[in-house]
Amino acid sequence: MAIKLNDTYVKQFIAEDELAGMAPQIKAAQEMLTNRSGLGNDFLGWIDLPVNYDREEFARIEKAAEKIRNDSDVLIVIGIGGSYLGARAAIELLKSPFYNNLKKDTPDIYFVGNNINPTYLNEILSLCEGKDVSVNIISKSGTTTEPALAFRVFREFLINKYGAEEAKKRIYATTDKARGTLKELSDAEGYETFVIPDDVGGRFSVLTAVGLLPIAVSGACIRSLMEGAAAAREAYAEPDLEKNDCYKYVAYRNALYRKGKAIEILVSYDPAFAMMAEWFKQLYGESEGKDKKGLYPSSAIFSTDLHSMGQFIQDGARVMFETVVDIKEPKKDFFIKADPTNFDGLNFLSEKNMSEVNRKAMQGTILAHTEGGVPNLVLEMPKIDEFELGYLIYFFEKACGLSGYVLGVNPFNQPGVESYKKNMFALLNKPGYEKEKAALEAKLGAE
Ligand SMILES: O=P(O)(O)OC[C@H]1O[C@H](O)[C@H](O)[C@@H](O)[C@@H]1O
Repeated sequence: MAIKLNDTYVKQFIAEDELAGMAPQIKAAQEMLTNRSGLGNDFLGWIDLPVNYDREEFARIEKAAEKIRNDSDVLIVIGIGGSYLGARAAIELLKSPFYNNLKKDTPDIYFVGNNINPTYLNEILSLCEGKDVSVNIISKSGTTTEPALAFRVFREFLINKYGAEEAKKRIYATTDKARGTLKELSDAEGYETFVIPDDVGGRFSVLTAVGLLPIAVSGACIRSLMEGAAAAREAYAEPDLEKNDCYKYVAYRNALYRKGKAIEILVSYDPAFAMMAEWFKQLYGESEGKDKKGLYPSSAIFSTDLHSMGQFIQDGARVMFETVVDIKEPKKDFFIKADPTNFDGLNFLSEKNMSEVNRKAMQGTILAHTEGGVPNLVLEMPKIDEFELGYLIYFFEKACGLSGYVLGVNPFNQPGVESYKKNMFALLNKPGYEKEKAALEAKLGAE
């Protein structure tokens, strides 16, 4: 069993011949990926990663994870964007959003360096007091400000606690194999390092050491994760659009986009999926949102958000479609007992598993939203485990690469991200940015 696309609720919006009409474009996009002839073709390492990864490094990741599990109460994972989202998403989905609060024999895992908020940093520092701590600093470029700043703080924390020599043994650096400040520092200090391959961009890097080390520390099986991705890689090599759910997803979302559905809402009925949606949003947002084009990726957790955004989705501007990730089997079900007095009038829900109630909520919502003019694609995921997650990750990555080519953009760059950085550096007097500073300050006026 694996991920399946159910297109029942999109058919009233996209006719069969419209879908078939997309086939040549998908085929062309697929050829661009296979022949490595499209834009950004030096960033296609993710395609074969599930079968073509460094086995020696993989074994070192497992060993490092074991050491961290044995000598640490807390693992601090420092990174932002693609160097953050995948690991956190996988741990929350596979383990729990409450992972840190659960009784367990694996370390607590905190993610820092994904913002510049001082309160957040202070709180996590205080959670480390009196604990044995290891640090995994992750940055492909090795120069991103947010993680670099957090690393400065946690490196000092480790040195103060353990002394310079022991601190070095508790720092694991995941970065470029040759370039960047982090690589230079790691070599000088002798940190254990892991490599983000040159041809794998940040947002496609969850199945490299970037995601694998923190995920392995949480106790999840990274071998099954890779096996799931490898199975998806094989399944989605199928050239026939009709038989390839990944191609179908690309075809539908692009057909919908061309009909004015410029927003895709990734929906789940499991709150543990919330960070997966954040991972999805970076993957698609940075890949497609450029040249003044692209679907805007957003997300919702239902039924929670049916009580907030539900109104808009049902009845507001008709600019969106939904991709519902339907997880067929919850990790733990809950049986609702009957109450002899039926004091709350809820006995109509009793003698049922809660998953059944959640499923009816999903079915009811899909019908209501499609009735309201919102196309729904349903991605059926049999259950939550490492294999299925690896499969899902590959599904979204492949669909993303193809979709970018169908849209006519380079899915593997992110030039737009630099603008805020330039302004921030100029305003902070970073050497080299002197010229821009005065003009920016004039625009801001007196603060
Ligand atoms: O891994 P790093 O080089 O630190 O990059 C972290 C993130 O920040 C950048 O600004 C990019 O927009 C992201 O694609 C990237 O994932």
